[in-house]
Amino acid sequence: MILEETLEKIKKPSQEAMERCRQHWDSIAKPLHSLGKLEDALVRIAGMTGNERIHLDKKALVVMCADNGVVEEGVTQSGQEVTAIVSENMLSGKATSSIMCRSTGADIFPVDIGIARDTSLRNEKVAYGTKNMAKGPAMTRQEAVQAIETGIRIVRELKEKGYQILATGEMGIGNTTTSSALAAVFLGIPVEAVTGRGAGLSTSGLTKKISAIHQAIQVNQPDPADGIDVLAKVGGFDLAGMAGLFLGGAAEGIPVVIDGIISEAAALAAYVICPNCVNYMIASHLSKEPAAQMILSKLGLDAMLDCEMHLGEGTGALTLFPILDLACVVYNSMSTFEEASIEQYEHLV
Ligand SMILES: O=C(O)c1ccc[n+]([C@@H]2O[C@H](COP(=O)([O-])O)[C@@H](O)[C@H]2O)c1
Ligand SMILES: Cc1cc2nc[nH]c2cc1C
Repeated sequence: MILEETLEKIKKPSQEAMERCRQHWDSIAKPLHSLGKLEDALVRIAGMTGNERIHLDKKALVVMCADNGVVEEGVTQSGQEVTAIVSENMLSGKATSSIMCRSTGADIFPVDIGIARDTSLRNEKVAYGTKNMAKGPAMTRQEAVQAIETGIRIVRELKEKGYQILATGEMGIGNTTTSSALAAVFLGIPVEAVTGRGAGLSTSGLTKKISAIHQAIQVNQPDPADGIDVLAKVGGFDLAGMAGLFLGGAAEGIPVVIDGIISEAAALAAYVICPNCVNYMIASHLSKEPAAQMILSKLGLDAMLDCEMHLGEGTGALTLFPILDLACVVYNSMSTFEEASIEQYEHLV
């Protein structure tokens, strides 16, 4: 129900607001388009919100935290207990993401959407972890919809509280396995080409990871044209929840920043569910995982940063925030050619 009404609400961004934003950039006393992708990002944001007046003072990071049954297959270097420990550290301010949030002025919202034990996070638990996708579906279709709708509800709440931009993050041991499975299915690219070492996996572990993904696809036969089917069969609660963030952001007209490989895989699922939602996404950085560029190319998005980061938790998305703040301060406070009495030259093309 929430999902259907959300999909109906997703419209194309405002061309008029984008044009007004571009005109303002072009009137500022500096060489045309000299802030490159920073200018383009603000033009896209104007389209998303339908308003060329841009303020990104109130920022949030939503972190979807969940466990994955597929860890049974030995596809990770660390144990499942790390999911809960790092997620709790986000609340106590000790995780990388929470430290970066403090510095960038973003509020952090860690969500327990399916950690395998009870936690003190916001409780949106769909189940205590997914089932092992190498043996059968990770979750039911109904559970996938529940997780997607959780993401949508959270965006609505944050929009009501006045947040102007959202970063997506996740924490879940094993979630690069599910993300690679999504990439392989949606992109139709061999599993070997889209699978990496996640959080520091050994070479023997990588072989097991590739074979677990093959098995999961073989056993479940997900339908690449049905985003919810793929999320349910070979995804995770974190991925489905993040897909909900992207769909919710598109429906509410609020920019949602993509983080690393897990966030990208969720963005791809959201795109398969509703292609228009890609207009409301900003690609922050290029994760070091092999599927990263392949997914962004499919989405038609360009990563703003390439720092070889692959930490997750939303850290790449947060790294973009100070850069967007710089773009905003120039956009909002700099003199125009007219005010600075500088003659505007003809732009050479
Ligand atoms: O953001 C990325 O590109 C990224 C790449 C590799 C690993 N991670 C993080 O590491 C965890 C998943 O790694 P793994 O090996 O357990 O699948 C998960 O908690 C992610 O936040 C994140
Ligand atoms: C310590 C640790 C922190 C993380 N943050 C995101 N994924 C992670 C994986 C590990 C292992």
